Amino acid sequence: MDMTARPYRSVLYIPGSKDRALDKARGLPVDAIIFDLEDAVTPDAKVEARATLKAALEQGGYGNKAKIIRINGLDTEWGAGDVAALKDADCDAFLLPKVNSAADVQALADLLGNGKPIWAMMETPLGILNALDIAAHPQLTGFVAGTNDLAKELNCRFRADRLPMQAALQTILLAARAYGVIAIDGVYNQFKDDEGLKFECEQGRDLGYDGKTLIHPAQVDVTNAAFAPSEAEIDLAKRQIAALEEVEASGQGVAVVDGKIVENLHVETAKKMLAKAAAIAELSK
Ligand SMILES: CC(C)(COP(=O)(O)OP(=O)(O)OC[C@H]1O[C@@H](n2cnc3c(N)ncnc32)[C@H](O)[C@@H]1OP(=O)(O)O)[C@@H](O)C(=O)NCCC(=O)NCCSC(=O)C[C@H](O)C(=O)O
Ligand SMILES: [Mg+2]
Repeated sequence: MDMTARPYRSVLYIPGSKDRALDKARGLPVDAIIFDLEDAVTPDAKVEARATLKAALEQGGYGNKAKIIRINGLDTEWGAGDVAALKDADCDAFLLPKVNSAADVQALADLLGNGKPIWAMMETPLGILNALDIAAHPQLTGFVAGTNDLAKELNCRFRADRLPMQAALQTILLAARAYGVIAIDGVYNQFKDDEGLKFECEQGRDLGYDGKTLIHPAQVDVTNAAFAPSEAEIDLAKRQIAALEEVEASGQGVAVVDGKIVENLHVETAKKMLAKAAAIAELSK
């Protein structure tokens, strides 16, 4: 499946060192997995995690989920070794943490040497301020908001409405959309709080994000539902398309549905929504 057309509603982090979680993820209905070698793996387990992850990927069983490997930063003692060990692994992209500039992306591209897609963690003030340059890198296809690191760097408080994060979240999204890059929202840390998760998912979707990163299987269903077109949205999209076709047949360019105007641009959005619903249905086969 084309990486940019596929759904990315739920993107689950799995510690690359944990066999049980690596196995469990095979059966979870997530759209994508981030196999993590960075923060989810303790320093003393990092070297061994490469072999554990490599074996899990060789064994396979992850179906049509997108597979993304998050390596350690290239400025750490593990980054280059992660790339050497896994650059030929069966995955769809490599995710680089704490990206500050397009040069960081290029450094990974040079080490990989195989043209594999690269995703960037957007979680430092410099990274956010350089988002447009980073998004423009030819090998860059995905952004992941790192809201925990961002909160740490900004010295801001966690709030349910994420007010202190809005400038960064919108900058990430703007840069992503300017260059056709996938944009995935940050994690919700209270993994047993479904209501709070739902609220944050809705906010991410309202902003325009493609999906959300998750830390626990209990977060999958809420997230998949929040980032999928609802029945009501699908119904409205179909009615908008039909209404514009009808008025166009009589030489007009504007229809009215549920008291709101519908023009060609709304129909483009409606068609995109139907295509997304179809892609989700295809993925869950
Ligand atoms: C948060 C956890 C440590 C909780 O683990 P645990 O106590 O083991 O949870 P449960 O007992 O409820 O687990 C039930 C079963 O589910 C499996 N499991 C748990 N988590 C995952 C997972 N992420 N993927 C796959 N499977 C998972 C358990 O193995 C149990 O399975 P079974 O026994 O067979 O029933 C734990 O969830 C966890 O470690 N989560 C991942 C944390 C993580 O990845 N952190 C790093 C990413 S977040 C980040 O870095 C964001 C960013 O960079 C930023 O700055 O914001
Ligand atoms: Mg982080």
